[in-house]
Amino acid sequence: MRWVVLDSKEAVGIAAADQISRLLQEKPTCVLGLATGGTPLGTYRELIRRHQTGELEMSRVTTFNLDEYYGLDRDHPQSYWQYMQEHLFRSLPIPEERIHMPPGKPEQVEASCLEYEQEIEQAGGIDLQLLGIGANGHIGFNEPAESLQPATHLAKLAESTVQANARFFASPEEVPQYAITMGIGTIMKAKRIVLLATGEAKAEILSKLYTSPITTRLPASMLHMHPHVTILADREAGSLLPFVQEGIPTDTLS
Ligand SMILES: O=P(O)(O)OC[C@H]1O[C@](O)(CO)[C@@H](O)[C@@H]1O
Repeated sequence: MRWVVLDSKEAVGIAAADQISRLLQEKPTCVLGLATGGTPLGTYRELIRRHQTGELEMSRVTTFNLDEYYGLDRDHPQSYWQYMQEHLFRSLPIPEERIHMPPGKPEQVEASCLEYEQEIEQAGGIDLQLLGIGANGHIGFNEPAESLQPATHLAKLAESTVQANARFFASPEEVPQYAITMGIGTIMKAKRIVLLATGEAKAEILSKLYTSPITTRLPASMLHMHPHVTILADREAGSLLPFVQEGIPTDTLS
């Protein structure tokens, strides 16, 4: 796991966009795994800026999103489909048939989850998966539990996640209790993973992740087993990391 602590959340967005840009140069038809939530917004802004200035060509990529609330129609203002349209897709020339989101209202949940896994496989697997991290250590909606699901599945949100995501809804009662999410195995199959963490609210979980043994009680700790993970944190999220506290310079991105 490569840990990089940068000065600001803007720098995190730029560094993540750099990782994606580099991959796009190597492989213009790459498959990106995308995340929602507050954290990747800076990355998406930077990708759009690069597209608008002609620095980045994204018309040949394929995308798969990590998760979608269960029970929300696509056109619900808080669906992750809407989030992705608003913050990324409507500003980029990616053809709709190459954009994939777990269905929010599938008629048959198990069959839809299986189909999502098959679509990822048919696309050749995910080249780079962008992740955020929940304050409880979740990745996607894989919440801390006694066991974790390997593949895309219907997941119950932890109460703390419902509370954390209530900021996007009119009231906590409106936050869906379930979501369809890639499983830990789906995430671990990505060739590279870039996990972003910004703000003070993520400082504690990042320091736990740094020293944590691999445990289903901290789902992000599974990433310790992945060979190509980069953690990009801003100064606030990285503030409790032991090497930052000891003043040891962090890795720099080449
Ligand atoms: O970036 P935020 O809003 O802190 O959310 C953290 C993570 O939790 C989720 O909301 C659940 O998957 C992700 O979308 C996000 O990566």
